Amino acid sequence: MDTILVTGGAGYIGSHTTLALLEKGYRVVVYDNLSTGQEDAVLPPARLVVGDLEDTERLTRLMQEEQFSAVIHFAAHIVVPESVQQPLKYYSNNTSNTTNLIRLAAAHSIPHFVFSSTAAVYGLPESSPVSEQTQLDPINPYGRSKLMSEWVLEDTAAAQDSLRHCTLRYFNVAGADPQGRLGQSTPNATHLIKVACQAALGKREALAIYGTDYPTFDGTGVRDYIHVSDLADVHVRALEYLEQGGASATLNCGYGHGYSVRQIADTVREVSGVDFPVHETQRREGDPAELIADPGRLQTTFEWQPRYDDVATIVRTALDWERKLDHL
Ligand SMILES: NC(=O)c1ccc[n+]([C@@H]2O[C@H](COP(=O)([O-])OP(=O)(O)OC[C@H]3O[C@@H](n4cnc5c(N)ncnc54)[C@H](O)[C@@H]3O)[C@@H](O)[C@H]2O)c1
Ligand SMILES: O=c1ccn([C@@H]2O[C@H](COP(=O)(O)OP(=O)(O)O[C@H]3O[C@H](CO)[C@@H](O)[C@H](O)[C@H]3O)[C@@H](O)[C@H]2O)c(=O)[nH]1
Repeated sequence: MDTILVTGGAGYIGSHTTLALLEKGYRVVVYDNLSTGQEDAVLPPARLVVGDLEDTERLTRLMQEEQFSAVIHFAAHIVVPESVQQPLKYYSNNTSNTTNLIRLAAAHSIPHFVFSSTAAVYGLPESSPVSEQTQLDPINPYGRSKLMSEWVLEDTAAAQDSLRHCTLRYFNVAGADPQGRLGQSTPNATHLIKVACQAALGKREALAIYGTDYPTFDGTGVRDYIHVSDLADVHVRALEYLEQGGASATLNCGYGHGYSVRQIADTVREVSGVDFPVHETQRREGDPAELIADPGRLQTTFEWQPRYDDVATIVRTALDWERKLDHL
């Protein structure tokens, strides 16, 4: 069976994808420096190699040792405000290290590369939903560092017939494995659904709503939340698509509809049965009013249908994991 190199496979989305790959019978080697990832998120029989992307000698040895049929590249720094304060940290890890990884994959004739990109490459889009043709105009170093890597990958694949890629632009990823095996474990996470679940469980005093004066139906920010297990499945489909000879493609990953911050807070209240406190505060800098994917290309290219397109299911799985984290 094919062996896949998963960078960042000890992190939130990478660990769920590793599980989905194992369930499909792939062999998986995770390469992760455990900076935000957790060793126990790499479920057996995946092999964990603890190493940094910066260590190109280590990666070279690994590529010589294993016959990888694909790289799925998740490893990155992901905190937008931090990217504004420390841009070089983001350009080094997300652009420079990614460029080195693409160079090594090409040099070792690894034929397929799947890259974690983000809706942040669109910046503050003027229309909604957002298709892949929407203008690319990232407004922070995180989004720019990812867009530059998209271009490096696209240009390298265009110049080298033996390399094909899928670039996946994730919208808002949330939820946890419905069987409770994995979830989002990063301490100090800032993502809305995780924060709201923590407020419901008394791990935080309250949920702050960042802005109530957006031009949305209830004044709060609207996002397209995709369940992490659906997103993991998209990666498996991306590999199958490339294996079947599919052309390189860039695809938005979302469901095509959005929920406001207030709707998420209400859903967490309903699912948890806890009426936790909510404070309305000012907008967070750089937040667009609404970000909703046009998922048409994803659905037609991969013939893909989601399994967990239901906000209560997303919240329930996130809550279950948040409860379980206390006992791990
Ligand atoms: N979470 C989201 O909502 C979201 C949205 C859009 C895009 N993404 C992208 O998805 C990918 C995964 O995000 P996540 O939410 O799972 O984050 P995460 O922090 O949980 O996972 C990142 C993993 O990469 C590892 N890593 C980071 N730098 C490394 C390095 N130099 N060498 C080796 N390992 C390294 C970390 O230890 C961690 O395990 C990222 O590329 C991110 O930009 C995430
Ligand atoms: O405590 C909180 C946290 C968030 N929000 C709001 O909730 C929405 C979602 O915010 P968050 O969960 O922080 O996600 P985003 O800022 O939309 O960014 C996520 O989704 C992007 C793609 O859409 C990715 O690029 C980023 O990496 C990922 O963090 C936004 O309107 C926020 O203003 C709050 O009101 N209170």
